[in-house]
Amino acid sequence: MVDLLDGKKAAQLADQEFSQRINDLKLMGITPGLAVILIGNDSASQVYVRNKKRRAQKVGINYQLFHLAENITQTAVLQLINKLNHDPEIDGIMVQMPVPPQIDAAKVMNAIAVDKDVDGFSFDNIGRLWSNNSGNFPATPRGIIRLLQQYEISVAQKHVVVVGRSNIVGRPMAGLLLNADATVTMAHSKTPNLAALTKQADILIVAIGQAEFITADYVKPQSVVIDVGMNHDVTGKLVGDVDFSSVSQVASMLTPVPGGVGPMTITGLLEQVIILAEKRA
Ligand SMILES: Nc1nc(=O)c2c([nH]1)NC[C@@H]1CN(c3ccc(C(=O)N[C@@H](CCC(=O)O)C(=O)O)cc3)C=[N+]21
Repeated sequence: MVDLLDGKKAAQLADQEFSQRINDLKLMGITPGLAVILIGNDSASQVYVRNKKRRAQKVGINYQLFHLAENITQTAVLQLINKLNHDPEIDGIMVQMPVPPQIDAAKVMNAIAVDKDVDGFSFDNIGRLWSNNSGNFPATPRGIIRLLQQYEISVAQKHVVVVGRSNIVGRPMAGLLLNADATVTMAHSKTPNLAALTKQADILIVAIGQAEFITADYVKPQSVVIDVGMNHDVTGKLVGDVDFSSVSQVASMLTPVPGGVGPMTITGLLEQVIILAEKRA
């Protein structure tokens, strides 16, 4: 029988720790501040942003949402970021992805002050990650590392295969794993004979963006499988990149979707905001 890596439960545990840390900060007159910039009306983004707000407020973070119109100019976005960069109440700033086509995502990311770039998407923070220096690192990979820690699954000495090379998941995931002494293989949609490679993984992390793509024949028996996917199947149901029913016959541990990596992504974000506020103390 497969054991679930329960992200919802792990996130609740983390929230208890965060509430305590924020209480300690408040005794010193510090309230962690998070500014979320949401541009337009992407329906998935609205769900994620709503979940972030609920969790942030639950642990005592000052959460500020800036919901901008779909047709906002880049200049206006840069002006808002500049204002938030200088706001002493704000520890972290993030721009929810994806952004509309008139907005240059890289430009916007790099306009956020490096120390307030809570998503770690700026070139500075990417460089810090890949040179194993301290910095701000992306929420989803942070959350996955924390989920593994909470289940006492060590990545050191393990062969971890990451499927997917996005800037927000695959690449930073590989960097954090390397820094934690894992042996990392990166694969993606154009990797030939993908199953032969993924079958060698002690830990398989899948962020490829294709519904139920990873079936049992991609998975090494008794391995740990982390599903980062968020797709809607033909009936509209939320499914991951991993075929849960077949892979649960082979793997020893597996994350569900929903209730796996999603809640831990928010955990990764909240943790990074709190770390930044603790630097003010
Ligand atoms: N700048 C930026 N930073 C991000 O961290 C970022 C982003 N842009 N754009 C999109 C992705 C995706 N993401 C999720 C957050 C919460 C859930 C989440 O709460 N999931 C729940 C419920 C999902 C549902 O019901 O649809 C679950 O898996 O159980 C999922 C995905 C953050 N991202």
